[in-house]
Amino acid sequence: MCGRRTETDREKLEAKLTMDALITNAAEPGKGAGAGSPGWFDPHTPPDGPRPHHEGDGAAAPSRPVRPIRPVGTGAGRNGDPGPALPRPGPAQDAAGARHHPEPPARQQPPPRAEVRPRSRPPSADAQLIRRTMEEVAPVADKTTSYFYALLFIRHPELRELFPAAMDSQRDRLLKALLTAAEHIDDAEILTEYLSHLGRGHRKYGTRPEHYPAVGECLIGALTRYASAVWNDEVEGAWVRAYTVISQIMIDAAAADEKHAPPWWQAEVVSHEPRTSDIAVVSVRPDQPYPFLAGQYTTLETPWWPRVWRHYSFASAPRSDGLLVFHVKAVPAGWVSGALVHRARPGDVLRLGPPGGSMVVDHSTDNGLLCLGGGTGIAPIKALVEDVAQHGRRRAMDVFYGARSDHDLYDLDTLLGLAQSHAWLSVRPVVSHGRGEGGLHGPLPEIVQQYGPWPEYDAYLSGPPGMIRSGVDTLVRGGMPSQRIRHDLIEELVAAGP
Ligand SMILES: NC(=O)C1=CN([C@@H]2O[C@H](COP(=O)(O)OP(=O)(O)OC[C@H]3O[C@@H](n4cnc5c(N)ncnc54)[C@H](O)[C@@H]3O)[C@@H](O)[C@H]2O)C=CC1
Repeated sequence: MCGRRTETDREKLEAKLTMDALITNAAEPGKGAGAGSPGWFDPHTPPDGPRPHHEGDGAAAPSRPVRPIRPVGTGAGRNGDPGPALPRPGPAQDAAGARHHPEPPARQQPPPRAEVRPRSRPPSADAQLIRRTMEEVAPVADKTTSYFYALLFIRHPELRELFPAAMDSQRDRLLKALLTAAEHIDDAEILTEYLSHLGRGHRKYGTRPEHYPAVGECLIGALTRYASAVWNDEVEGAWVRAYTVISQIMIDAAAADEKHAPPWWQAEVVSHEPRTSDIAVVSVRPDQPYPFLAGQYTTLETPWWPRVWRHYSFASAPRSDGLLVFHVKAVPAGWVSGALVHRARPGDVLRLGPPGGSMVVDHSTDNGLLCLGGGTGIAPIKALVEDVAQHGRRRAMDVFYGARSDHDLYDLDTLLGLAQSHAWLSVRPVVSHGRGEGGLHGPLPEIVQQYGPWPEYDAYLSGPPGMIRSGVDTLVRGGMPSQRIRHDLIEELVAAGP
């Protein structure tokens, strides 16, 4: 375990930092999580409405307590008091710090919600200390990340195999996710949802409860060094408490998930259909049933890039034959997307993580559905169309399918076919660059606005982050309440990890 640093350790670390800098300069373009990605991740607050059936189950079984962490190079563990303002979604803790381990509750039981601190209330003392640390490390986030991994891999070389060979875009995910969680330490609801998903998703990496203290110690070791101007016992105590809560939620969620889901699914490619020079429709057959809802996404690993996972939305609603369909566009120098479009063939076996995402249809309302799908972002929109069709309720559904040119409307025929079969569905192609042949042309959000207002509609947006952001802005400016707008911004998913 991490103990006090020596001069020799420090020299080794500096050497490792140089090596890391050499291997971490080529983040996959378009994937946003590389060293150049903007700011700290701000988790998306999911809208109200039906949750995917697996969501919320995760934090329901407080079972495996995390060992207290001992920060690297500091008088570790000197602040055992968890503090009154922190959410404690894990096992109850008595005054002496001993944890009780009640039997896991039934699966349908809602996750234990910690005391929810209304956002209007001032941040807790710990949250203020954590924010102060984050402001301090923000300008040196890259160095903090490198140092964190150097500490982790030197002190715990056995953890190296959980990460991809080339760290590239992976490299700042873990730290970002930890810092995101720490930043939201006062908001138990967001924290529990975000971390439960993260904990479940970490099962596919082979993460075990005993890994958490190692990561926490090295996190605090890195912060000690790069937030030195604000670091003191009080700050360290706040981070130790926050990390203990964070890791406990993740461990509990993973333990609960173990009871009913595998850590990953193997899935064989059964068809591979090129649609353009850089887009393919790939169908896979999972080795065991894969439960998900239309509109959700998964993470996917190819055999050619082990431990490199990317997010892809399901392009169809759950099917009776159990097949899963993805629309993949090869982005320049994109490892996974390039392999899926140009290399994958029937018979290849991929791995899938668990499903996630909140862009699912609210079947409790008769509101219309306004859907904006940009580029391959049309994939989950098509799944939503199938979902509404399967439910048999005649709800108005207006799909605006955006692409740069006619040529890029690779799935238009399928959608127009669906519109011919279903009177409640309208599909409008919108081309942003050049004039479309008979279709609409201009920026997708503006065109949608021209067809508005949309008073009795819920909105679903899927596509490039810029399109989603401007789409949300335009709809809100046009009078749509933000809680009626659903999306899973891919940038956030990338930053969030699994
Ligand atoms: N669940 C989701 O949100 C999903 C998101 N995606 C993402 O969708 C993207 C698809 O990429 P491409 O096919 O290359 O799309 P693209 O770059 O060709 O753009 C598609 C459409 O979005 C519009 N658009 C792009 N940037 C915009 C901006 N800043 N403001 C307004 N409109 C904008 C374009 O004009 C075009 O109409 C990828 O980033 C992928 O990660 C893909 C599948 C699911």
